[in-house]
Formats: sequence, C-alpha cells, structure tokens
Amino acid sequence: MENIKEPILQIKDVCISYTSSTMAVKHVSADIQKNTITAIMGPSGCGKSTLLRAVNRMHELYKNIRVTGEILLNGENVLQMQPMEERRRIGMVFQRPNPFPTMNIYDNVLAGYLLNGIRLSKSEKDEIVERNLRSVALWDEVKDSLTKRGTFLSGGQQQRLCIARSLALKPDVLLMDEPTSALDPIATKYIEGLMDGLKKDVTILIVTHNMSQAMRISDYSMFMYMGELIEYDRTDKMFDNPTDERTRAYLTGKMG
Ligand SMILES: Nc1ncnc2c1ncn2[C@@H]1O[C@H](COP(=O)(O)OP(=O)(O)OP(=O)(O)O)[C@@H](O)[C@H]1O
Repeated sequence: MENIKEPILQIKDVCISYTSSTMAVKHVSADIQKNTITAIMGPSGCGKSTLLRAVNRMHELYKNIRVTGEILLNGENVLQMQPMEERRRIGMVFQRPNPFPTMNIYDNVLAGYLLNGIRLSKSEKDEIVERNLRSVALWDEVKDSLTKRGTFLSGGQQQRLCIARSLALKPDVLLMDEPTSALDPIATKYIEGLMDGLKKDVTILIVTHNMSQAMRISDYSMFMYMGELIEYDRTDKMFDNPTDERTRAYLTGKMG
C-alpha cells in the first residue's frame, strides 16, 4: 500500500483486551488519510467496533478494558487528551439513530454545545442549525418543524439528524459504526449519497458489514480478522486484487 501522505489519524500498535486472557484487537497500526472515507470490514467479532470505540475513548465506559499503543489525531495522543476536547474533535454516529428524546430537532443539532455549556447567540445557533441540517440534506424536510422532537422523524431522518449533531461541532474525524444497518435500503442510499460531500470537511472512518457499501463509498478499506488488521489498501485495489488469501475469502463470500 502507498504511503498515506497526509494522515489525520495515526493508529500505532494498538492492542485492546477486555479480559486478561484474550485480545480483541491485536497490534493494529494504520495511518488514515485526511478528507477520505476509510471502511473497516471483517467478520463478526473481529474487533472492528472495539477499535473504533477506542479512537473515541468510548472504551473508558467498559470496566477492566486495557488499551495499549497510541492513537494520534494531528500528532496529538487522543488517549491523553481532555475527554471534552477529544469528543469535540472526534464525532461518532451509532448503528441505531439516537437523537436525544427530550430535545427538539433544533436543540438536537446544538446538543454538543448545550451539553458542554458553550454559549451562543440566537443568530449563531440559527446558522449552525441550518448549515448542518443542510449538509445532511434534512433542512428542507424539517425547517418548519424544528421545535418538534427529533424522535418524531423517520429512522433515516433521525440518523441524518445524528450526523448533523456530530458535524455541528466541526470535528476533524467522524466515526460511524454501521450507521445504516438499522435503516431501509432507500434511507441507506440517501445517507451513502451524502457521505461523499461530507469528505471536504471531515475524515470518516466507518465500520460496515456491507461489502458493496464499502466499495461504493470508501476510498480506503481495512480488513480485520480475529483482532488483526490483515490488509489495508485503496478500496479499488483491495476489491480487485486483494493481497491476502483471507481478505480474498471474505470478499468472495467464502468467510462469514
Ligand atoms: N463489552 C465486552 N466485554 C467483553 N468482550 C467483548 C465486549 N465487547 C466485545 N467483546 C469481544 O471482543 C471481540 C471483538 O468484538 P467487536 O464487537 O469489537 O467485534 P466486531 O468486529 O465489531 O463485531 P460485529 O461485527 O459483530 O459488531 C469479540 O470477541 C467480542 O466477543
């Protein structure tokens, strides 16, 4: 694989264990190119979500988990950043859309600011809400119902709202853990269609089970197997001509 010219994120020899006897992620190293989409693929249980969560320090919610190695964001160690700073710079979108149920649509977009006690003028708020709802192509659909709860929206709209909420803080990196797996095919296509346009502002790292999705949307792909990063390359190269037999077996459906 070519050298990554402008790595925004550098994962260096990361190992993650939930228990003392097994490692869920084993010595993973990878540089992630700025303003691209990188897909993380692999069979169930291979460590994709565990790795993604560590990039956002979500692992700190788990008892007894152990993370070694370094994860650098623009050269700064994420694992040692102030949690609030780290959450602002690295956003996350989950499998199930999770708008804050007590907040209306407008406040959901601003949630990162509201929850962190960051004060904004009314015009700043209006601007942030409109700009971010436009970036996920939701503005026209909700501009007349901004005071309604986010949970009134369809699943696909809720997920776009959650993406807008993450983008509102202008993160450097957006992590997405199977963001369309709970959505119908039309809502999925819609979100996939947006992603290319988001790359100019944010670097995306996405876990997906869906190989054709990875092929459609990503510039680079990683294939993980039993905690190891087996192959990492340009997506077209990996799908056309994988180097490792295990990658080939997975991509041709011979491995779960
Ligand atoms: N909270 C946890 N406690 C203990 N072990 C866990 C925990 N979460 C995950 N694991 C284990 O870590 C390994 C990696 O799991 P992980 O969820 O990261 O895989 P994955 O590739 O994301 O799987 P899937 O595609 O099914 O979501 C698995 O062996 C899993 O059983």
